[in-house]
Amino acid sequence: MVSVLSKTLCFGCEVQQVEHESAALGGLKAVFSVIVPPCLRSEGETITPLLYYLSGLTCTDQNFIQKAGACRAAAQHGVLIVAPDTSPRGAGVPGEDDAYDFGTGAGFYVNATAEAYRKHYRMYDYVTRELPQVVHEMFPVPAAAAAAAASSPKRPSSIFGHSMGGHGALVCALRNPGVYRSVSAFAPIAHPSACPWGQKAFQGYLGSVEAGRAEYDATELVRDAQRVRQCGWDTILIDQGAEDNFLHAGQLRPEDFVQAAESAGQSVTLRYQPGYDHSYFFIQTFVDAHIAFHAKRLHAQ
Ligand SMILES: N[C@@H](CCC(=O)N[C@@H](CS)C(=O)NCC(=O)O)C(=O)O
Repeated sequence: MVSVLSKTLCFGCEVQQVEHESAALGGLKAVFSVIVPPCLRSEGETITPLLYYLSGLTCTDQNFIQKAGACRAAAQHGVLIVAPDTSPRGAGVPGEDDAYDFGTGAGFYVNATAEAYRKHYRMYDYVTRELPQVVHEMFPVPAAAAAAAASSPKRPSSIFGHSMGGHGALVCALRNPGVYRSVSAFAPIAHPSACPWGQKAFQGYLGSVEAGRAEYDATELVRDAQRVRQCGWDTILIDQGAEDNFLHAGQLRPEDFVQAAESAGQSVTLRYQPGYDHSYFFIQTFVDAHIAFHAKRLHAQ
């Protein structure tokens, strides 16, 4: 059962905040937001595609909704955008609220295996399994469009994200070839097993950095030539602020990702944006370009 907590109009898009009980997160309430473009409200035979956005450390579903300014492009390109939270809330694990980069607000889009976290901290399953199902039930493909669709009557999907959410987007996409038509990221934590943020998360949620490197590290996943062939993306888009302090602190490591991707034959369009930092001012500046990037691939036949 889904309850709509709020509805607001922006550039013709209906912005809804939604709450539901999440099985993936061990029965806790989960909140996400959606940007519903005008075209979805009058769908005929054309299926409005779906774009997931994953946020970074300390964020809720609201940071992107309130600060990225994505509605104009969502309306223009006819894309339904879904922005989940970044962790379970209220799991009751001792110490989960103590640090900004672990626990609440920092789920890292993994399925935890460590005893204290494994019941609730399952953001990977939440994003890749449960959320798509909830969204599908909220916004079913109209019968006429489903009948006209040559293959699956599902909404074509793509995924993007920022920082920890950029890591999440790359990992969700790379682990599920054929599910996401395209992937892009703003300043992703691109090689988590080789940076302090990722090492802390993998150690805490999975028991070791090694376990994270094997399962949830985009740079390791993209090294696999067979995997990237199955994914079938012409390129992966990454925008990175050149004045991002986390880049200079070695937390992001986009070059490692590019090198690994190139060794597997996967093109990456990595753009350093001079003068930009890690904030939502940077995201707001380039969000239209990312939505256009995905829309082009989502609307292709
Ligand atoms: N609070 C942390 C930084 C956390 C941070 O920069 N979070 C980014 C994602 S990694 C963010 O989007 N913050 C929320 C916002 O800017 O609205 C610090 O002071 O070092």
